Amino acid sequence: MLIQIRSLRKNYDQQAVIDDVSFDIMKGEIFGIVGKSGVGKSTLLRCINGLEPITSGDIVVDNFRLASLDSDGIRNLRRKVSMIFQNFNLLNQKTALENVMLPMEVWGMEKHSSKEKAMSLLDLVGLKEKYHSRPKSLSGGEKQRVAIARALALDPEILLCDEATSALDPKTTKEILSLLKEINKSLGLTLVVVTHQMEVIKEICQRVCVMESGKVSALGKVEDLFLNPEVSLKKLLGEEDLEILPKGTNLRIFFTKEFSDEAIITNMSRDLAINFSIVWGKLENFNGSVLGSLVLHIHPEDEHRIREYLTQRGLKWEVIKNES
Ligand SMILES: Nc1ncnc2c1ncn2[C@@H]1O[C@H](COP(=O)(O)OP(=O)(O)OP(=O)(O)O)[C@@H](O)[C@H]1O
Repeated sequence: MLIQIRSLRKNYDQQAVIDDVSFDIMKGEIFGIVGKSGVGKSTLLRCINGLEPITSGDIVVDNFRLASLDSDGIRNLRRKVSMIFQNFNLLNQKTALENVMLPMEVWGMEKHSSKEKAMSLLDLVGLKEKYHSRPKSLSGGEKQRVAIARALALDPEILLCDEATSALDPKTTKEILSLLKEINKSLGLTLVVVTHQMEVIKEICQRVCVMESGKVSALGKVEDLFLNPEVSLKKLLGEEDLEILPKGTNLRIFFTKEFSDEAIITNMSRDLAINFSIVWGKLENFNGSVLGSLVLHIHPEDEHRIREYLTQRGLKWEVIKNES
């Protein structure tokens, strides 16, 4: 594994902002950290790249134990761990090319080769025509592309993305996410994506950790968390079941990849000779695969048979009783 976080605690003014957080991030994966504003996501990212000293616990990044690094060690770590931000953090008086060259200049790289490299990175992010444009003449998506090119300048192993698409419209968000996916694939870069947008998690992440008040409230594969939504994830998804579901017995069926295009519902109705109404359903795209959930309002006396039928066929389900 590339990043190990163990019992991490970070205090501001004696107050824990990160409280006993532990998880691992594997090399080459796209790992999401999701949670509402103020739960400590950005602080966690800044701890990972050594910008924030930690209060207790341990972070190991590619065999660098952060707590024991001297200033040279931190400098070397920063080379491996790059970052992009919501507000792009570009220098306005410099051109796109100059912005991308900056980290290489800081590291004392020769000007000609850093220029060549900056041009090839701008080509990689689709800005061949914009070498000499300044940030004010670029769109939000283009600015983030420059920031991504700059973040790649020192050949990092890890790219931390702090709300990188939060200032962009939905179409541009998709474009930037697909660029990040491409980079992850072609360069083998590990991405840690902090966001409050579930869409971002669903679109590109393989695993996700859900944060609430400085703690990890759920952790796992994105699809598994969606198929077995924990209470914390439900809150983020904005699902308030009881408010929208009819009184009585409701049953939610989760469709995995294997089942998403099978006629389960019509077959069940026929096989069990029962009636029910479909109350609510949705299909979602997870990193290219379609998953869905469907809520049926059923007669209480059919509950047992339906549960058996679905379980025998390997489907996941949950019963939601609305007695309000
Ligand atoms: N330098 C600091 N000094 C004191 N408190 C801080 C500092 N930085 C962050 N905090 C506090 O720590 C908590 C977590 O902040 P953080 O920015 O990590 O949350 P977040 O989940 O990233 O939220 P957002 O998405 O709004 O940035 C907040 O209550 C914030 O006010």
